[in-house]
This record gives sequence, structure tokens and C-alpha cells, in this order.
Amino acid sequence: MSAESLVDVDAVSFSYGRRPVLKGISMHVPRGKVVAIMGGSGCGKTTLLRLITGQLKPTAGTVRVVGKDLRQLDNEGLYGLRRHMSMLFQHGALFTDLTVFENVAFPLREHTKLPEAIIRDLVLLKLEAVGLRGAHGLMPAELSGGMARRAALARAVVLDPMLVLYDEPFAGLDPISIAVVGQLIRKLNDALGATSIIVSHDVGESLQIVDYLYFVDAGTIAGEGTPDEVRRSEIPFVRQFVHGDTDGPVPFHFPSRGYAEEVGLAQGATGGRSA
Ligand SMILES: Nc1ncnc2c1ncn2[C@@H]1O[C@H](COP(=O)(O)OP(=O)(O)OP(=O)(O)O)[C@@H](O)[C@H]1O
Repeated sequence: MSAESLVDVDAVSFSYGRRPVLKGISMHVPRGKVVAIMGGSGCGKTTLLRLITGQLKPTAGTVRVVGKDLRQLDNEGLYGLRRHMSMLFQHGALFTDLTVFENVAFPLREHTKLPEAIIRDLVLLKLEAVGLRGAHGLMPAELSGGMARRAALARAVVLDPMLVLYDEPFAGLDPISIAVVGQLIRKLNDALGATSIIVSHDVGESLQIVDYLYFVDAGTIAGEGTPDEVRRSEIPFVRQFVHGDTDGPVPFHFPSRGYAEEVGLAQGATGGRSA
């Protein structure tokens, strides 16, 4: 990818204590693009997002955002940069005791001193963009799952971030809502002139809306490419994801002792029990 990068992850490794999670990952996110990070459960996708926001520091390697090495920034510098980033967390939880309007207004009230009339206009503009202007007075409990996710999207972009990070934006949604949310992520990215990173299991939807995909396996990049390249990929890990095979390099079982051993069937493991 030759376009100017907004995010550069170079040879990044990260361990929780002595447990390595990422082992020399490199990825580049050009300005204005939507990039997906895909991988099995627990492979380190959320950890990667937290390294990009500077919440975690790499054990080795460099993370640069708009050319700035996050490790070189003091707290003030990091905070300044983070104000231009937004994160939609898994399930995009709304504040249950605030209306849709107040949920979307929340970041504006927290981070700006804008007058009420401007806040109202900005909130209604973002709600209009996600098709929920008419729902601004509803409480989160009155929304469907898809509507709640769209309200969370409006809140995530209300400060016009330069970088939006989505952690499993499609989780728990029905197929129609997944497509709606996917199209909105793309539309909001392009309308705002933002750059987006999506962490997802949902390769089907991601292939429809992203410019580039990275596949993480066992702490390394197992494959990468444009949607067309990924669809044609011969890499077994990527193929398993794209074609949804249950069998392949992505293990079905969490690592464990042998089944026979665990249930006491292995030789010498009966411990004198009578049948
Ligand atoms: N604070 C922590 N301390 C220790 N280990 C952690 C911590 N956070 C995550 N891990 C472990 O690091 C690994 C990567 O976690 P991470 O949340 O980044 O994975 P993920 O790919 O986002 O998973 P999922 O798709 O299931 O959300 C997991 O095995 C997890 O158990």
C-alpha cells in the first residue's frame, strides 16, 4: 500500500506478563481507508487496537499514528492525539439511563464547550446520518439491537474523529442489521474524511466494505490483501475464514490435555476406580 499511512505498526510484539500475544506484527493503514483486522477468538485483535490507541505499549517494535511514535509522546501528547481517535467498543454499549440524543451528545458535552444550539444541530446531523433522527427521544431499552448499534455509531463519530476503531461492530446483530451497520461504517468514513480500522470475525461483511484486510494468527500476520486478493487467496488460514470451513488451521478446541486422559480413559488413569 503506497498511500500515506495514518497508522503504522512496525514489527510490534506484545506480551501480557510472560505470555506473548503478538509476535512481530506489521501493518499500515492509509489515510481515508477502511482496514479490517481479522482472526480467531483470543488471537490478539483487541490488544492490537489498544496498542494503536496507546493504552498499551509494545514490548518491541513501533506504533506510529500520523507519523508520531507513540512511545515518544508524553501523557499530554498522547491525550491530544487520542482526542482525534474514537473507539466503538464491543457491543457499543449506550448509557441506559440517557436518551438516544443525550447518548450522542455526551462526547460533545465532555470534550467541548459548544453552545446548546450547536450541540443540538450536531447531534441531529449525526442521528440523521444513521437514520435515527426520529428516534432521538427514545431510551436505549426502546431500541432494537441494530438501532442501538447505529446510535452507538453516531456517538462514536460525533466529534468528527480522524481515526475510528471498531471492535466487533457486527457482534450479536441479525444479517440485515449487519449489512446496514457495515454500509454506515463505510459511508461515515468517507463522508467524514476519516480512516477506520475494524476488528471483526465477520469476513463476509468486511469483504463488502473494506479496502484492505489483515489476518492475525498465532500472534503474526497470516495473510493480507484487498478483498479481491483475499477472496482468491490460497493461504489455508485465510481460506478457512473466507469460506467458513469448520476444519482447518483455526482450532475448534481450546488447548487442553487429551480427552481420554481428561475423562480418565487413558491407560493407568483409572486411579483404581471400579466401573
Ligand atoms: N489484561 C490481560 N491480561 C492477561 N491476558 C490478557 C489480557 N487481555 C487479554 N489477554 C489474553 O490475550 C489474548 C489476546 O486477547 P485479545 O482480547 O486481544 O483477543 P481478541 O483477538 O480480541 O479476542 P476476541 O475476538 O475473543 O475478543 C487472549 O488469550 C486473552 O486471554
